[in-house]
Amino acid sequence: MIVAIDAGNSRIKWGIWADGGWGGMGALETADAAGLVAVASGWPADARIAVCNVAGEGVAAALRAALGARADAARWLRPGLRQCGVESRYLPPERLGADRWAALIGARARVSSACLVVCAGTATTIDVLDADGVFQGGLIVPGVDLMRRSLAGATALLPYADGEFADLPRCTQDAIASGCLHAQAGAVERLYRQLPAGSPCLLSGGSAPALAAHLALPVRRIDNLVLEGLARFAVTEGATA
Ligand SMILES: Nc1ncnc2c1ncn2[C@@H]1O[C@H](COP(=O)(O)OP(=O)(O)OP(=O)(O)O)[C@@H](O)[C@H]1O
Ligand SMILES: CC(C)(CO)[C@@H](O)C(=O)NCCC(=O)O
Ligand SMILES: [K+]
Repeated sequence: MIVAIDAGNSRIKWGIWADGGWGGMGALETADAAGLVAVASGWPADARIAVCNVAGEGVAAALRAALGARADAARWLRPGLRQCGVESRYLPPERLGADRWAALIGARARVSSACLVVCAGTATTIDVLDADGVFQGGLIVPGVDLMRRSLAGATALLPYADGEFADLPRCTQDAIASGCLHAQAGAVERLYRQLPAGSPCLLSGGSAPALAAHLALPVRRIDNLVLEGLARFAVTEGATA
């Protein structure tokens, strides 16, 4: 049994992997990381624990506190040159976000062709994996929600409000909502041009539902690609330990 934990900048997600599938999943706001203590007490005592954290040292400390005596045995995913069938061309490899590395590992476990790996969270990351499992590079873009917030925060006249998506928006709210989605979808579709025609685009993350409808690509929605990669990492570590 594996408990996989993905600590992102907005939310901390976890899943309990048993018998080849997810037995349970949950999430809390990263701002409420102290609440992990109560959550962790419900995790199976004999589970292997795999973690990736891109939310900083304070969240790492909250995670260690929540894991208590199990913290030392937990495996923290550290991006490197090569892992679980994925090879990195990032410079330096260890600077890559651990969640991106986990998503690439999860993607490679599902797809043996070239693919685009998109995680739409606080930031949107758009990463290219080739047919040999080599991570060739990728983009970091402000996430859908962060784009909208930054417009509201940096201008006098733009509200933070919901709008409808339109090809030619005719009001402020729709112009913002549509602009942010077009920007994300455009970045995804532009990077996709570097892949062989017909390659799948794996799409995950909290804002995936908002983005999916606007991508003119062969999209495969995966609920928790980062957690899948972490489970894969934990299984492989177990086999070689
Ligand atoms: N239920 C929901 N419906 C719509 N959007 C959501 C929902 N939950 C989260 N989001 C959006 O998803 C984003 C967070 O997604 P996710 O949890 O994948 O990011 P994260 O892992 O915390 O971020 P990162 O990895 O980029 O630091 C937020 O911007 C939020 O607006
Ligand atoms: C880009 C984010 C914020 C996405 O969660 C995360 O992967 C991160 O902090 N990455 C570190 C920098 C990098 O990947 O180059
Ligand atoms: K993430």
